[in-house]
Amino acid sequence: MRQSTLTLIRHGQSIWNLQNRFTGWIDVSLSPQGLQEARQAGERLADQRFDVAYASTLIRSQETLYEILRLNRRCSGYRRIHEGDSAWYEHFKPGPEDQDTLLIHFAEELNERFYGDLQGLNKDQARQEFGAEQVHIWRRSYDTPPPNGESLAATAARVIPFFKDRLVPILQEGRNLLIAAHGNSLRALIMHLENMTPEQILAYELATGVPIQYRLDGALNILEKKVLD
Ligand SMILES: O=C(O)[C@@H](CO)OP(=O)(O)O
Repeated sequence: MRQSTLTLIRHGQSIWNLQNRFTGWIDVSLSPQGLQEARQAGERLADQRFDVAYASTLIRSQETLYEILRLNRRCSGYRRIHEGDSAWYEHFKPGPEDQDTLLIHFAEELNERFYGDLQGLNKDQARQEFGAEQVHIWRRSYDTPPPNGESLAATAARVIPFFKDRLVPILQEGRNLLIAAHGNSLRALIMHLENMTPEQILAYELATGVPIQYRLDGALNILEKKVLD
């Protein structure tokens, strides 16, 4: 059976991470530190070969992916799938060796958990307004959604089917997949991959801009996991 690698990265620090605000689907860019984190990740991954790359539709994940691919030495060409008029990928320079084109997809299914009415609120102010316990339940319970938003269970209900339908076939072909996404959408994915319980995944905090790399067999069993910090 063909082996593959799956590399996951939470976007670098965003401006609203820095300001400690609930972000969800608000389209906020990386902070200067976040850009630096993305570049460091790019340096760590510079000699690795990726065949397919995914980001969410949110700019902070795309900026992170952009920095990683810009620094990668193993691809000769990049093509965004379903592209509109974006000049997003045109800055890439051809690498010296490989002839294959890296395919880039943006997928809404990988977006951050939709935080509903909390989006834009400062997390400390939310604790003052609603109480620390309530805010903790909204942030880290599995199936209690924030007001008008998605729980982690609801996020998993879109991330995991997308992974099974669209991403598993890529991995089973032995292709190496890179995904730049978000704290909670990646939690949902990691819970599925590592067969974790909701309690285990809720205790799992992902650092911004740190790649997690799995080597998988054709049945998607994990042969090796590395955190590239
Ligand atoms: O604000 C958000 O969208 C997320 C990730 O930054 O926050 P939390 O860690 O509270 O789920």
